[in-house]
Amino acid sequence: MTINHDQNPLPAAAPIVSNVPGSFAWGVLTRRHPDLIATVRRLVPYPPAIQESLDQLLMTIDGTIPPLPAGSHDLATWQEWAAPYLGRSWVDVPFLWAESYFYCLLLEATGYFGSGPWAGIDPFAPQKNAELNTPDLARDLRDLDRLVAAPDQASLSAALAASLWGNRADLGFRISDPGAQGKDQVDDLVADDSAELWRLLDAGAPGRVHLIADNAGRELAADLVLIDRLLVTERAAIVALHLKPHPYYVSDATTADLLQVLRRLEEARDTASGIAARLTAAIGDGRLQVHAHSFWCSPLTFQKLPTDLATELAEATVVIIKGDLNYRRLVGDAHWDPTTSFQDLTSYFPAPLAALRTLKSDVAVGVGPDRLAHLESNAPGWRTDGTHAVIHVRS
Ligand SMILES: O=P(O)(O)OC[C@H]1O[C@](O)(CO)[C@@H](O)[C@@H]1O
Repeated sequence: MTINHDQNPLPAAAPIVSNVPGSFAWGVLTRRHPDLIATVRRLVPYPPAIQESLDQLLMTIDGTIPPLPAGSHDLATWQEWAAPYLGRSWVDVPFLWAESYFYCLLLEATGYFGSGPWAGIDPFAPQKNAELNTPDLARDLRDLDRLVAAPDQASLSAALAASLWGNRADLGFRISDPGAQGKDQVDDLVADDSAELWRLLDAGAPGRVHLIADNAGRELAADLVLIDRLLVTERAAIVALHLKPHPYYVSDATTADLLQVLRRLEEARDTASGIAARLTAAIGDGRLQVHAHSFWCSPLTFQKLPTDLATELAEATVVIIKGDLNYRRLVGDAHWDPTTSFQDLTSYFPAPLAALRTLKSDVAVGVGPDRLAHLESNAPGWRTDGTHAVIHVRS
C-alpha cells in the first residue's frame, strides 16, 4: 500500500491513550479485549495450538506489546507501524493504534491468515451472524414496508436514520455493556447536518455515492436499505460500498458479511427480498460496486489515505462515512475541544463527506457550546454510551 504522506497534519491535540484507570479507552484495552478473547473461544472450537496462541495474547494484555509472529500477514508494513510501540505497555500508546494492533494479533492467533485449516475462518462470524436472527432485525425488516411506500424524501430520511442508529450498538459495545439493548429507545442527535447532505445529493443527482461501511448485521442491513433508496430515487447512479478486506474489529463488515445480509433480506420475503433482488441486480450491472481496500484495516488516520484510494474517493458526489472508528480515523483520535470545527478538521478529505456516527468513544468535535454545556450537565456518558449521535457534513 502506498501511503500518502503529503497531506498537512491535523491541527495538534494530544492523542488519546488508555492509561487512566476507569477511562473509556482503558476499559476497552483491559476489560473488553479479554472478554472478546473469551467470547471468540466460546463460539469457535479452536484446537490446542490456537488456544495456546490465544492464551499468549491474553497474557500480554497486562504486560507489554509483543511483536507479530514471523510469517504474519503484511508483516513488513505492520512492523513499521509497530516499531515505536513494541515492548511498551498497551495502555501507554495511542489508543487507536493499540486497538487496531490487538485485532491484528487476534486474527493471527486464530490462524485466519495462516495456510492451515483455520485460514479464512472469521473468528467473529458466529457473533455477526447471530445478529441476523435477532428480534430487532426482524422488526427493522417488517418496518421496511412503510419505509419503501413513503414518498421519496421521507423514505430517504428514514433510511438515513436507520443507517445512523444501526451503528449504535456494535458487538464490542454489547460485549461490555449488556444493557446496550435497552438503549435502543433513546435518540439524541448532537449535530444534524442532514439538510446539507440532501442538498449535495440533489445538486449532484444522479451522482456517485461512496459509502464506507462499518459493522455487519443490523447496521449493514440498514446501510443496504439506504443504498437501495439512493439508487431507486435516482439520487445516485452508482454506489461504491467500501467493506473490510478481512475481519478487523469484532463487528466490521466484510464481503462475506454482505452476502449473509443479502441472504437474510432475501429470506424475509416481500419488501426486504425486493431490496435484496434490486441490490443483487445492481451488483451484477455495476451500479453497486463492492470495494475492499487494505487501508480500511490499517491503524492510520484518513489523513494518510493512500493515493489510489484518495483518487477514487475524489470523484464522489458525497462520501458517507459510517461509525465510530471511521470517525476517529477521520478527525484524529485526540482530545479535541468538542467545539472544534468538524469542517476545519476534515478540510483535507478529497471529497464532500457525511459522517454518520453514534458516539462510542471519547472523541467529540463539532458540538455547539450551548449544546456541550447541556450535555455535560445532563448526560455525563454522552460521549461513550451510544445514546447520542452526529450527522456531520462537510461540503
Ligand atoms: O463499530 P464502530 O461504530 O466503529 O465502533 C467501534 C468502536 O468500538 C470501540 O472499539 C470500543 O467501543 C471503539 O474504540 C471504537 O471506536
